Amino acid sequence: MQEKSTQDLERLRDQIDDVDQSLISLLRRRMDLVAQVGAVKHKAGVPIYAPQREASMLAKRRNEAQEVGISPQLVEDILRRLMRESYLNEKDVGFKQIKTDLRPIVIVGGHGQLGGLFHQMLTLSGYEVRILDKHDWDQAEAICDNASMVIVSVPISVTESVISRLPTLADDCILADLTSVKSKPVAAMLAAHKGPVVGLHPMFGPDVGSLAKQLVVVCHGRDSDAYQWLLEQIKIWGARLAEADAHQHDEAMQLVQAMRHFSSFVYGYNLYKENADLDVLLQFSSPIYRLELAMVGRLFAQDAELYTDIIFAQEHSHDAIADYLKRYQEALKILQAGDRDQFIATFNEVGKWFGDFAGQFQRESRNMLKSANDSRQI
Ligand SMILES: NC(=O)C1=CN([C@@H]2O[C@H](COP(=O)(O)OP(=O)(O)OC[C@H]3O[C@@H](n4cnc5c(N)ncnc54)[C@H](O)[C@@H]3O)[C@@H](O)[C@H]2O)C=CC1
Ligand SMILES: O=C(O)C(=O)Cc1ccc(O)cc1
Repeated sequence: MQEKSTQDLERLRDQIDDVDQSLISLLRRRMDLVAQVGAVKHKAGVPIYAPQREASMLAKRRNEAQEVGISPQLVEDILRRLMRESYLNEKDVGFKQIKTDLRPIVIVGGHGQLGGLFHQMLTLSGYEVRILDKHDWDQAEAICDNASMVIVSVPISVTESVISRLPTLADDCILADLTSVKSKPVAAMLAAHKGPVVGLHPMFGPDVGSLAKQLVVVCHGRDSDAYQWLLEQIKIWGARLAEADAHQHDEAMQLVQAMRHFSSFVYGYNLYKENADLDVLLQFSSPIYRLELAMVGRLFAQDAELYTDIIFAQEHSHDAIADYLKRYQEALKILQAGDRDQFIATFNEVGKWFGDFAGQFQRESRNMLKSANDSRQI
């Protein structure tokens, strides 16, 4: 490159560095302001996630971006990323305690992943939390004595037996659980306890960082007025609640969880059996394949017992998985017969069935693919 061009480039790069440094100062200022908002929200007991404020703020910024010739999507992406950071930081100021004057809360399995997360959230909100874990049963009476709420968060395979083993709880004590399946645990809680009962299913793992925008499914058991405060508290943490009948929930989980994890399991098992070279696959991956590998690899980074239990928990899941295998075989037959037309016809039939959702999923996945591509290192 000519000397003049090199100098020009250097000068422009210096200016970009200056702008980036100003951006860092602005980000610091924004984060300080957001922290003050967090403190005010905490005092007032306002949920950390305010969907309407978020939507109207984004709409305004998108318009302003457009006016000065910046991509509205770029500005939205940056702001969403900043808001995610703010939700994480809002944990540091704690959360408003919805129910004061509450007796202690016991988390059975509180040393585990999800129990640990709820322990943290409840403690941050000012509640006194005790733990009853697997080696504490000789002190179970003392730990549960005078409890206002007992939350069961133990592996699915022992949930019902743990519930039936609980000491007699006060009539006004709330009995809740966080299990990934709901019918059997809710029935076991109703049988074991006379007082308020609620089944909860947090639809997220313990590594979410913040509960903002996460979903918790609520299956009412008994005396919902008594645990309304708990649902309000979860909303203060930023989560959305979805009410469902326990059976309806479990039915949906056959596809959302059991089938999903089973097919990821088989996918990973196949890569292992084929002794696939993951480095090479990553090197040649399209963004969608990278996402697929991330989803499958993520499964194997987690607890084998949790996912085995989710897959094994409901007998009906076996039928859903067997049906899936049948479809696989049908599709394989079309492939082996070399029936290209049939394959295309089936493809279009399924596409038609997806209807507007297909376009919606394509738009949603576009951003994920861009992130997957951003994080490409090799
Ligand atoms: N980890 C996750 O991503 C999610 C888990 N869940 C549900 O949360 C529950 C707990 O799952 P994780 O926290 O992942 O499991 P985990 O294995 O991390 O924790 C389970 C805890 O229960 C304790 N425990 C085991 N047997 C016990 C017994 N007999 N008495 C008392 N404590 C006992 C363990 O020592 C451990 O501390 C499960 O029902 C699971 O379905 C729900 C949504 C997400
Ligand atoms: O983090 C992941 O990959 C999960 O799949 C988390 C998860 C695990 C179990 C549940 O019942 C709900 C959510």
